[in-house]
Amino acid sequence: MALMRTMSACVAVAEKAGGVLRDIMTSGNLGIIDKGGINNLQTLADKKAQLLIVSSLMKHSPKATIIGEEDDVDYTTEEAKSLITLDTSSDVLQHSCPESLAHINEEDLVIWVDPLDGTKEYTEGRKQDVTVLIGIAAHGEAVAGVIYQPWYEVQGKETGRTLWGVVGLGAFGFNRQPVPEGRKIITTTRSHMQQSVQDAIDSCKPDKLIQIGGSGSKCILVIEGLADAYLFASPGTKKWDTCAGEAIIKALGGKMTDVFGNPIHYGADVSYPNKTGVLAAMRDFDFYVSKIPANIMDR
Ligand SMILES: Nc1ncnc2c1ncn2[C@@H]1O[C@H](COP(=O)(O)O)[C@@H](O)[C@H]1OP(=O)(O)O
Ligand SMILES: [Mg+2]
Ligand SMILES: [Mg+2]
Ligand SMILES: [Mg+2]
Repeated sequence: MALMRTMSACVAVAEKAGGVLRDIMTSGNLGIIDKGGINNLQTLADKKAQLLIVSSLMKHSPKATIIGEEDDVDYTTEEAKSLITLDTSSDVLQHSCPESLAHINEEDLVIWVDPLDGTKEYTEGRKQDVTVLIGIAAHGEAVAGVIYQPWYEVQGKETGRTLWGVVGLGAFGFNRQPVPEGRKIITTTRSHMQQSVQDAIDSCKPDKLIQIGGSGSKCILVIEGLADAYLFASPGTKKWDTCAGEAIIKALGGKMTDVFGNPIHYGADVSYPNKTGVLAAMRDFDFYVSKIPANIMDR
């Protein structure tokens, strides 16, 4: 039951953090900082949303390990205290924990927090690419996750939406399209394109390529059946970019690994970068793995 309890808080705080992203966007004062590297930005929204998420989860689930993307956030301030919320999601709590995860204790949980995924796109006003990601791992595996999309539109209104899932239980908050047999639509980066990424895609000979920002937004395309695979043959993403999406995709019967089909480990002591890239698909997973050249990341 510890997992569902913590998950219910993750869903509630992801939604609250989405409100922070909307408010800061509306204020027009993003406070953009370059963290160094390729398109590696931070804004006031990344920091404030992480402050809200992590200080709330530390209070709600104090025995869990919590790892957030931003490393310059001070949780001891008055601002941190004022942002703490102990809200939980009744949508989550109405489900029982799947039998396979019922033995997991709070201290077994590692929570990967990306307070704002798609920061580059956030700074450019590409709001549809932006998500809040909270993934939960136990014994090194992604087991539960929430993706909150603050600017998701319903009938022309930016109401936002929450996608969440638990492995062994299922996933909720979206509509999966019927997908034609054999279709190969690939989604990949728009702001971190490079030769290895292009070469891997070319080897798969896709019917179509969708380039959008953010790891969460690409997972959503796969989840909803608007893309067949998320392929990024390059380092760049980190564990907080993939844990939530992997859990939801797995909960639906799909798979996420590195580009060679090796599992991504999410234990508390792993190194953060996904050095050998990302591959996710709901079906034909082995086809994509079989097309990736063995030396793709050495180019
Ligand atoms: N080279 C990189 N440096 C920093 N972050 C990266 C890099 N490549 C990918 N990311 C992170 O992975 C996400 C998905 O990448 P892409 O949009 O290129 O497919 C990005 O939005 C960014 O997350 P974040 O915005 O949370 O920093
Ligand atoms: Mg970042
Ligand atoms: Mg990210
Ligand atoms: Mg981020």
